Amino acid sequence: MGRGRVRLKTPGQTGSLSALSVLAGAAAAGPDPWHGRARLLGNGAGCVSLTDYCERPLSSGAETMAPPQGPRAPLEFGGPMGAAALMLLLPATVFHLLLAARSGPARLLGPPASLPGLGALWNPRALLLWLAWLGLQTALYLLPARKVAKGLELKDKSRLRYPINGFQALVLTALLVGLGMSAGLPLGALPEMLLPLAFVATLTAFIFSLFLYLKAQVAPVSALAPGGNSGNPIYDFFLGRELNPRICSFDFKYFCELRPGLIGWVLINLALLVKEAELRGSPSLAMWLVNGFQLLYVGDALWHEEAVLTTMDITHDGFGFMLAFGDIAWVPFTYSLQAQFLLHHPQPLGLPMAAIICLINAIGYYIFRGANSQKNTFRKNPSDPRVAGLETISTATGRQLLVSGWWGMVRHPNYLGDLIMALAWSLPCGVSHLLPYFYLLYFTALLVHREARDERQCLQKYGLAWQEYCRRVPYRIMPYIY
Ligand SMILES: NC(=O)C1=CN([C@@H]2O[C@H](COP(=O)(O)OP(=O)(O)OC[C@H]3O[C@@H](n4cnc5c(N)ncnc54)[C@H](OP(=O)(O)O)[C@@H]3O)[C@@H](O)[C@H]2O)C=CC1
Ligand SMILES: CC(C)=CCC[C@@H](C)[C@H]1CC=C2C3=C(CC[C@@]21C)[C@@]1(C)CC[C@H](O)C(C)(C)[C@@H]1CC3
Repeated sequence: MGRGRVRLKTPGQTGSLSALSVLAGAAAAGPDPWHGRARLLGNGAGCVSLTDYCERPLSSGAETMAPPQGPRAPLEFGGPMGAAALMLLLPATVFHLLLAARSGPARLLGPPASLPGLGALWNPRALLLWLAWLGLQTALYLLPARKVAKGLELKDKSRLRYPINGFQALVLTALLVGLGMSAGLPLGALPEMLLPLAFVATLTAFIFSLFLYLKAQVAPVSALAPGGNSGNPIYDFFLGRELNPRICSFDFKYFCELRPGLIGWVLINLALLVKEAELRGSPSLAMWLVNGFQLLYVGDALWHEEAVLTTMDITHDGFGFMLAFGDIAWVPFTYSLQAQFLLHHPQPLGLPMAAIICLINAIGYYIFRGANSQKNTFRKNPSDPRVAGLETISTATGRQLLVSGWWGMVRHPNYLGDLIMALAWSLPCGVSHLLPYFYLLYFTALLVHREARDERQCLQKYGLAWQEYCRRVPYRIMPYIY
């Protein structure tokens, strides 16, 4: 393996930096960061730095097939203890939020007014409804797709194929629900079933994760994820061992990431709106706003479904309890918290304030969509006229990093837009309670943590070029603040 050179294109000059062996490894490895390992430390620009250039010889054919995570690889989320704690804490949080939203004081912190018995959690009708929902979304996933997209190249050089029919699934679900309602389907009864539904969703997540863990025992080594293969069963169960678990062409992770949870979230929101109309004659303005904003977010995700194929969830993380529970239980039951809160705690909202909140959501969406689309367009075709004029940094992998446009403002402009939208989703709930701001608080923590994980991966992928990017764009998410 020879030495690699990283070319750094800066405005008005084109220079090149000598890179050490880890970068040569990165160049040879292409988009797969796991062929070269480096020790990462913080530096003044808020960016991790490369101080130990190579801990082991780089990329050989045999290594590609070796287990991706050695016993000395650093564990995330506090290791097995952290994973075990999260597996208790996350479901407990879902139930706490569901109970708090319907309680009088609606306290985010502190114990709920009353604890539910098993009778309130277990309901066979909820189980049937949940299975019917999963069955419907599976059937819609299997319908012919307008397009079949290819994912990124895997370790064995293959590329998986994914149906692009998520938006079609959303529209067909809406049609079916509309038809059902006109035939007398009591959608307004759904809010009463949220607790038992969350219970069966959580049970499903545990059972499903066990299936995924066992399935990974017989998966080829090349199918395993970079993390989640520490040898500790608790940690690996939590993080997920297999990168893209499939049965035939049915991709479990891709399906769960965008279908039952995300579409379920807007269905729960709609049911809360219908229930509010039943109780108070018409839905409140605040409820309309929350429903509208979140429908836009989910519709956008499904419309740009192909973009999810390049997120770290699909390309890097294994599929285990964290994502399975996150996708099918956490998202629908906690992301609908604002609408749940509004049903039980109606909030007055005047038109001027509503207009300001709409503006905040529009600004957030503009940044979120602009940044995501700019990167996706650039990654698909850097010569596309919409991005061809942007400044870039070349990297040893042959890929380039954008250093102007949205990605020259902060290193994660899409997170900034997402956070601004999160604020707009909570504001219709007023400022009397902290509970509806849970999403904003949790999401800030999630994105700060995610950003740190992504930076580590980018440094491993791009080495000195990433350091140069951090120097040129010093702020991570919020200009001049963070
Ligand atoms: N609502 C929710 O619960 C959640 C929403 N999200 C949203 O999902 C979206 C995707 O997020 P996520 O997958 O975390 O990460 P990003 O979409 O931000 O992707 C990060 C990747 O982008 C590439 N990249 C980084 N900087 C540059 C640059 N300057 N030029 C070109 N490419 C660059 C790198 O990959 P490479 O170079 O390999 O292309 C990097 O690994 C975000 O909008 C986020 O807000 C995320 C988590 C939860
Ligand atoms: C606390 C806990 C259980 C964490 C698990 C995290 C998951 C809830 C999130 C990880 C990444 C996600 C993404 C979306 C939803 C939340 C999870 C699954 C997403 C589908 C939301 C819509 C966006 O437009 C998106 C497609 C970019 C996004 C992808 C990441």
